[in-house]
Amino acid sequence: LKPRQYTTCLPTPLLSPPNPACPLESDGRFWSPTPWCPTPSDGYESGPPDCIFTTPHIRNQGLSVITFPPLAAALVSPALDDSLVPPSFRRYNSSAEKWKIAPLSNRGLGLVATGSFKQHETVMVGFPVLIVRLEFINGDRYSMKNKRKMLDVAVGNLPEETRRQVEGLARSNPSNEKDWIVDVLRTNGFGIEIAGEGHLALFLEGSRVNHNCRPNAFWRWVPSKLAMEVVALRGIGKGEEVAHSYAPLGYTHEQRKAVLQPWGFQCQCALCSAPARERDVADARRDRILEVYQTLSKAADLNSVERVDQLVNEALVLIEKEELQPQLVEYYAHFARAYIEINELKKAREFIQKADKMWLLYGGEEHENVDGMLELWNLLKEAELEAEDD
Ligand SMILES: C[S@@+](CC[C@H](N)C(=O)[O-])C[C@H]1O[C@@H](n2cnc3c(N)ncnc32)[C@H](O)[C@@H]1O
Repeated sequence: LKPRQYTTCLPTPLLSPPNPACPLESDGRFWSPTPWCPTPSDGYESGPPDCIFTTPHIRNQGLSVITFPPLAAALVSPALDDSLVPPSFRRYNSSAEKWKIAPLSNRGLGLVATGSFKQHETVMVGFPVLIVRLEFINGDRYSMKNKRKMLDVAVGNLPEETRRQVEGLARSNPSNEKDWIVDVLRTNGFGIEIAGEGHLALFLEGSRVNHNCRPNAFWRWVPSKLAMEVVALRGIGKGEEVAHSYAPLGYTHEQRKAVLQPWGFQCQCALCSAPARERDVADARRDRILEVYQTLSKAADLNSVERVDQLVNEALVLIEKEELQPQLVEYYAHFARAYIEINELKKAREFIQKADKMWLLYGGEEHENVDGMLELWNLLKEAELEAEDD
């Protein structure tokens, strides 16, 4: 690997609008040691190199990032400014935390509530210690050997205690398994976006949260704080395990098995361990929810307010029974579109308002679907104007 000290400004094609600041001149003092930018194997012309950036003290644990320089520059402020992070996002009082990481039967360590949580209460806030551009891992700009070397440097730059904890996430002894860190990232990394580019983020405690096909929690990414929140989906009692779903919600047993396969474990959650008859009931409901969704996509063909009402109510009941509430984000918007199609604009408006609320709850204040919601409001506005003209 040829190190390349990266000191000149790059074009910033990945940021929109382009970041006017020269990436390393503006944040060179922030990263330590000096960022290291090995030349990709297929030559520098094909775009900026991925560089290793480390800030060893941030959030008391340090952070290493492997990404393009403009994207690292985009992280520096405000996300990585500790003084701009509100108290609720600082781990300033660990005795206030109502959780612990504890061993569980069949699934290693996991997150356990040591107090009770109300529905939608934040259970845990976590900050990443390693962020790696997804295409750096999955693409072939760098050979496997060079990827390994760069990841080793990124982890090696972290403070000793953090490094030890990252190594503790490995399934086998890191000294015997050369690709351990790639495996840790693939099995524990959370997908996040930085300026629209996919990255994998590794959290020390967040990585211990197990999967459940009928989860009692979900996770929410807060880009401006560079934080992950684990939020209670329903009330959670003291002593209960807190788990979220690694798979998209609403899948049937077989679909979940296929999606979970890359994680390399057999799901032991209550739903997967339930008698086949019980699982079949859940599968049938999940299939039916999807069927209703598809039928509502052609609401104009139904041409009946009663029929649309019936289908909407049926889906709502099934979603509740299957505890798939986060799916309402999408379903409320879908119901609104169906009502617009059949000119039931009052009902459409109610569902758009509900979808807006759901996005804030499940996607957070900084959710990415602002444009999607705006489009829906505009669709309604057009329909309302047309209705006035008639
Ligand atoms: C992201 S880690 C979660 C923390 C892990 N239990 C530990 O001890 O570090 C994912 C791993 O946890 C285990 N796991 C998570 N959810 C599980 C489940 N529902 N059933 C069985 N194993 C599970 C699997 O070994 C999986 O590869």
